[in-house]
Amino acid sequence: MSERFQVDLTGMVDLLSRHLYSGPQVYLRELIQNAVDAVTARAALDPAAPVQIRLRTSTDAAGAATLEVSDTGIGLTADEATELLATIGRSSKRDQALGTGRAEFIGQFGIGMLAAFMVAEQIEFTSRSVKVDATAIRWQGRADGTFDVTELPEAGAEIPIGTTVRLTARRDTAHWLANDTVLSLAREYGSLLPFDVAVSVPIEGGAGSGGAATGGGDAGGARDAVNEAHTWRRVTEPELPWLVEQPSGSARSRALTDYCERTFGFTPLGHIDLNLPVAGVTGVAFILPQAVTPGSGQHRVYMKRMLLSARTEKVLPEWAFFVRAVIDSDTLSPTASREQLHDDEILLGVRDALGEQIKRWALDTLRSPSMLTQKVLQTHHLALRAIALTDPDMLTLVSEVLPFETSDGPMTLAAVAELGELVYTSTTEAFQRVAAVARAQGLVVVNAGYVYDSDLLAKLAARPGWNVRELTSADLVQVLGMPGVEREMAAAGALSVARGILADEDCDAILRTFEPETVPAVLLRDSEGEHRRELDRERSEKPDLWDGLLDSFAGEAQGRTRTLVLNDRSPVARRLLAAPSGAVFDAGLRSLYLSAVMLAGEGLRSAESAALSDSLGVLLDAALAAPTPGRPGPDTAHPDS
Ligand SMILES: Nc1ncnc2c1ncn2[C@@H]1O[C@H](COP(=O)(O)OP(=O)(O)OP(=O)(O)O)[C@@H](O)[C@H]1O
Repeated sequence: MSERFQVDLTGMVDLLSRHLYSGPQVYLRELIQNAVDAVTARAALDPAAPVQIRLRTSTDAAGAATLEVSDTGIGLTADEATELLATIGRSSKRDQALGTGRAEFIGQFGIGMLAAFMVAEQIEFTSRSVKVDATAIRWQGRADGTFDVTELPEAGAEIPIGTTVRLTARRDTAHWLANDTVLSLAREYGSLLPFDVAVSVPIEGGAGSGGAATGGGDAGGARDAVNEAHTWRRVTEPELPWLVEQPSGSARSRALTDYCERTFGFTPLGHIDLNLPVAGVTGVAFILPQAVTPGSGQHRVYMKRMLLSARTEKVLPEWAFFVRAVIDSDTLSPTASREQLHDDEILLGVRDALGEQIKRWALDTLRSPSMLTQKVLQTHHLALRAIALTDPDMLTLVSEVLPFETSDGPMTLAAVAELGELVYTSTTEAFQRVAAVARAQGLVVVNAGYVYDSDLLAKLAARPGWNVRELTSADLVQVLGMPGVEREMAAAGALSVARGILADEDCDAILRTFEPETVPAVLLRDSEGEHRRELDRERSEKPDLWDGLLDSFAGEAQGRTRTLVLNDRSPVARRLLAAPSGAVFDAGLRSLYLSAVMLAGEGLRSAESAALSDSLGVLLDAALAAPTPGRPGPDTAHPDS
């Protein structure tokens, strides 16, 4: 004999509340949604039937908090109540043939009612079915998993068609049924429903002030006071805010800005309309006023105008993290928790199509200069770079409109490319090291050290007509002038001493001429360009010119990771190279080396700071000991003292 599965309701509720739903608050979403489905089902049979959903909080005789949700929907017969309410996983809203939820309803899984047990110890349905001659019924379910169904033939005539669901809270969950909580949850989940949904609220000033308090926020048709101290407050807006007709474009922008401020709490830079009729999707994406980190895209998604979640991911592509969208859809399927979207082919299609609309907007808007363009480029350049990585049109746009840092100030990549070749550094540190020297030599170098930039340039490099490559220190060595053989020979001795001193720092030293002459030395990293290979190349190309000179330090400096390039145009560097070796030469060279380290954007380590201080001390002592002609000597009193 086969037996039926048994279900432990407490275990099921625990499972839902801890693992499926984000928290007990969703109980109200499930109740409103059932009421909405019930009125939708009735309207399909009788378009003239009343459509009303009412929520009312109270306290019962035993002092427990209660909530009643009444609808003018399709109602339930005793058999239906027994079958549908007490069978977990049974739903009246599924398409029998397809085995999926029916398009007109929000519910489909047959588990939503259980959510009410997260906050209630007892749930009572009082209902009268729309079916002809149906008897009114009462169904009572308890958290221990027991239920009763009673027919109410006596009271039947007084009970209107529809359903009232009454929840009685447990002592520890009473706050979920408090009037303020119910009002704000009903607004959060239901404000865009195309139905008359109202919550009973106490009239300000309390009992005794009568039904007079029916201010602007109250439901027009629902002003009938519940009693002396309560009135109905409508929580639903008649139309989706982004579909409301406005007298002008600017009036619409203002209204949408207003809506965004109310809903998301920020003033958007602008908005992008989203519209996908084939998938029954409409909405609007608001451009964030501040840059945010990639991957933080969370959007407000409504299913058939009921809030699914205020933090839905995946409805827009990941790169669209610079907008917050509100979307309403008829076709997307929720997961059973009804808090995320089912990652199916429809969602994939919708995500791509909505992403396309955002791209279109960017391509159409950001090409023409305006305040909006400027603000969006400034704030969201990172997002635009991210899109450009996957989209050729956006890559073109980014190369044409987005300013990149170059050694010649901010320039677009297209403008740099027009100069002939686009040379870039792949780290900001490398850029800082070479920018001043490159600028002085008229070499335009792009800083591609920010996120996505190297990848973007690699993509551009693959495009016909683009001549793009990473800067090597060979480029710099090439643009830096040669001091001439005689000068090289004259300085060879000093350079050799310098190399000996810098060997401790794993640094080589060479002599070049470059602008500006105010920079006595720059530091190049071997990893960026491997000047050694360049020197080898030069040596093999011009063996006569270089004679044995290169060999003399090539052997010595083999494998150094950095090179100090001394500037033969700089009077300071020349004076240093002309100085005899000794403590002053040593201190002067170390000072130049350490200022080149700082110029390269590398901070000084504490030992280096100490070395700089020591070197300056040596130089100061030397200067004070050897007075310059015309200046007061060391033992002459300082004029200011
Ligand atoms: N207010 C109501 N009026 C009429 N029938 C109702 C009402 N609330 C619930 N029901 C019936 O109870 C059934 C079970 O409801 P439940 O909320 O558990 O699941 P569902 O809404 O079908 O699916 P989901 O789990 O996706 O919400 C519904 O399919 C519906 O037939």
